[in-house]
Amino acid sequence: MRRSAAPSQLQGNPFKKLKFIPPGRSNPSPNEENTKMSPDVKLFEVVASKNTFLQLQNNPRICSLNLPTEGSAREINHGHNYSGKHCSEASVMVKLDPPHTVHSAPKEITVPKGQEEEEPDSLVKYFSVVWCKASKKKHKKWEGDAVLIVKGKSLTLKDLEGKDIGRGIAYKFKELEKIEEGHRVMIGGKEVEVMGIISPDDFNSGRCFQLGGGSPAISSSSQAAKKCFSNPFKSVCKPSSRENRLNGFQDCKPRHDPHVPNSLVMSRPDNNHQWMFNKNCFPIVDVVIDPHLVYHLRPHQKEGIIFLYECVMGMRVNGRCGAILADEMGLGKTLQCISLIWTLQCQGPYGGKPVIKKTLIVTPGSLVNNWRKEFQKWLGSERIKIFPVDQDHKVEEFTKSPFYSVLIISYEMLLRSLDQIKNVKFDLLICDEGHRLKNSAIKTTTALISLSCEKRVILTGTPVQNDLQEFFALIDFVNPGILGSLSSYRKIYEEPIIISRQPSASEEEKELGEKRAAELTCLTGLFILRRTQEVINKYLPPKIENVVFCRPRALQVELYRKLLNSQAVRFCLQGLLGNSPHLICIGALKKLCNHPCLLFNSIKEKEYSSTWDGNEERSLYEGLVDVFPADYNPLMFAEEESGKLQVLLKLLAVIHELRPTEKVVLVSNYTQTLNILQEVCKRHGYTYTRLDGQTPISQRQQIVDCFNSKYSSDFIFLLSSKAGGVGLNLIGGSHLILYDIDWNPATDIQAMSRVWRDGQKHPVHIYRLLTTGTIEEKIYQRQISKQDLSGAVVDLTKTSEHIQFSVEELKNLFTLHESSHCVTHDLLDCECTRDKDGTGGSLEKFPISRNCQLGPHHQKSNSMKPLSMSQLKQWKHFSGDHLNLTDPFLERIRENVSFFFQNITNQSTAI
Ligand SMILES: Nc1ncnc2c1ncn2[C@@H]1O[C@H](COP(=O)(O)OP(=O)(O)OP(=O)(O)O)[C@@H](O)[C@H]1O
Ligand SMILES: [Mg+2]
Repeated sequence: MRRSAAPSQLQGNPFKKLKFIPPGRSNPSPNEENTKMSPDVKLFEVVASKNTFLQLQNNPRICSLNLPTEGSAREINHGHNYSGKHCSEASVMVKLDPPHTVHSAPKEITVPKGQEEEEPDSLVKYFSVVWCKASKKKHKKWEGDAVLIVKGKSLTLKDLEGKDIGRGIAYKFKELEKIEEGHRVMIGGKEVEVMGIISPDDFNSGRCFQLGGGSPAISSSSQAAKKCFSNPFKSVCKPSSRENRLNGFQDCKPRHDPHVPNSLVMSRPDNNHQWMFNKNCFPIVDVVIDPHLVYHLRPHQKEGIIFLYECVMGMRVNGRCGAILADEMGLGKTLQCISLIWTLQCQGPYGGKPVIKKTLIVTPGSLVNNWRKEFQKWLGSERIKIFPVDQDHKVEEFTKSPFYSVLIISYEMLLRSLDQIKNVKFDLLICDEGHRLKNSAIKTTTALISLSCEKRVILTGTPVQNDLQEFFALIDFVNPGILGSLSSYRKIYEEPIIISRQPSASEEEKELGEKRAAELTCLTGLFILRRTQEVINKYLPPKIENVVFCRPRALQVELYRKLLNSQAVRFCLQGLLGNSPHLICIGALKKLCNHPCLLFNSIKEKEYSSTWDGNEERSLYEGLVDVFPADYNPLMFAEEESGKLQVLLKLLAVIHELRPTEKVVLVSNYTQTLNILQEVCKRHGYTYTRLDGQTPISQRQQIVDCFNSKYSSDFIFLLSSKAGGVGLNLIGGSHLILYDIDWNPATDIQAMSRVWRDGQKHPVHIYRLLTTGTIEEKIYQRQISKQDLSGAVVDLTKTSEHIQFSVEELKNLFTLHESSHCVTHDLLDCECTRDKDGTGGSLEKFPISRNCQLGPHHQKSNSMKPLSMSQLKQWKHFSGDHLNLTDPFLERIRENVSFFFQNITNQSTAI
């Protein structure tokens, strides 16, 4: 039931509309306010509110977003009342006896034959209505707004959450055809009065539900809006105080000159905004971004700052102050936020008064110090006082000191210090890597909501639209209630959208689903901004990406065969075992690909462990130890036992030799593998540093800074993708080697984005190592297959445990292709396999360069999406024995490589 007294503004004629007043509430009397106003103020306000309303009505993009808040509703009434005409019309309408009442048709009513033909089933109409329980009382107590759907001879009544609350059939067609504003209809024990017509478009898009404002969250809308509406004119009307204020601000100037070339000036608030937020009638002052920052900003960042400013100021959606900045990785979301904070902390559109005092930035632990550094980088240490929480700097210090204006804290620490943080009034909340808030039930989300800070910004490089419920949680976090309650959102958006995407969906369902999806996008699009990496490509050096298929070594092949012949794998394929045994098998195969000694360690561990009771694992490892040499010592592992490790070593050697000043980021998903890689570094005298889950948070930034410094002597940065894949800047490295592959392409893409970002000076070389013919190739294929593209499983939290495998898929996973150079290439059905010369070399046939993985320019590309099969086909590709390898790095490793794919972005100065 609607709780606000707002009418459904866009249904029918808003000026004529009768307003639903919940029982027990009296009609607000805007006239009272009018009488208190001085005539000049009154005239100004009326014109302002009318103009804004008309503007919104005319602008299809905005109209759907002019969500009714208590304030906006009053604004419109206020406009009507000034003329006096519509108000009286409305009150007359309430009292008027409805001209026509349609009662539920008794079943026995028969319709003359001829008439039947005139009753097309296609009669579909929608009305906004109010309803109450059927009674004979003259003065009805209307209980709520609803939507009435007339279809053929039946009626359906839906509440504003989209739930059916009444149905009726076998009405007289002629009567239904005549229904119009003011008519009353009996339906399922309810009496309904028609308030207005809803256009099919408003129904199909779901807008009629939204605008009804039935959701509790909408009516409880923004506190700022409420505060302003509590008595917007009182203070304005005190002439003495107003004069004083005007005098005080007479020479109020923008902080920076808005007229100099290249100045970045924020949008001025419109009349509606002024009416809502400038109750003290301060003069309007231009808000101008500090030229010191503007000098560095990229065009997309300027746009982003304007976007963020408009969102948090409540200029984009009435009274809503949230935003999601979902730019792809490396686009400088941090700088955009820093610019916003710095601007709002010093300036404001009303009398130049700063909009915010305190800002809270919540971020993953490993990035707390990155934020500190970025503040320092862009603003120095004097302009703004920030307080990053770490071991030595406790929250209490911040709460006790008025000195600091920005608190930077990790999500974990936030939970621990919530009680103290609650004592501070924050005006702006920024949640970095905020996709973790996609679950509204988790503690972090509830903790942040409890801070009741209105201006909320989520930063994320991960697309947010993959899961409609998670999408709701993020939207509801930044702009609470804008999509109504979860249950109404499900009915109005999620269900029709999901139904429309099922193969069995009817045309009607498809159309409804598409319209609802479009409306959802339109509704949320005003406060979500996402730009792809393409916008900064031109500022970046070339990127040479290689997928390298490494031949497995003899020991690996033998162990691999044995694993595939184990009882555990056979049982898996027969679907005989419970307990996800396939995950154990997959894990063992992946370890083997990295290095056989990892498998050896697992076998030994299980042998000695007291939990060695799993039949599946025992049967998986049975007889494997015998394949290893009798005196096998995993600590003394031989490098030649792993195909990938051999390639890695040659690669490190050639980089070291040809580019002695350049550095390498070496990434693995596994700590045990990192241990091996670390050991290899030691053996070969390569200096290294390491960041994994065990690295204390307080040391992480220091490690990163040290590596990025040109004075650093570290050649290699060993990185656990799970611990440090997100948000880190590792521009000190210009070669990145992904030693193993993750099921989730997002993990790999995140890791690969650490080096090819703003500030990188050298051409970037990326090597993704895969063991030919093994499960690693299968995982890669899964990443790039169409199935994953459409399923869009591009979510960092999804791991292999979330993946369901059919027996058929498992059969494919558990197959070793020993004779192929590259199974992935075989699957592409590429022209070069039909070459007569049989070299497999296809350099001439394929574009030398494409616009990287992002797809053609004209498509709405998204580099967070994994590469597709067809895109891969367009990469340069060649077998290891190709004669003319021009890349000196590939040339050096070819001996152990069966196949390469290569793609170059920003080619001009490549290699
Ligand atoms: N206009 C600019 N000029 C030069 N360097 C910039 C600019 N904007 C951002 N950078 C630098 O680019 C790097 C990446 O920026 P940032 O960490 O903010 O990216 P992000 O969008 O947060 O990416 P992610 O999603 O990976 O966290 C940082 O080192 C930052 O200082
Ligand atoms: Mg970031």
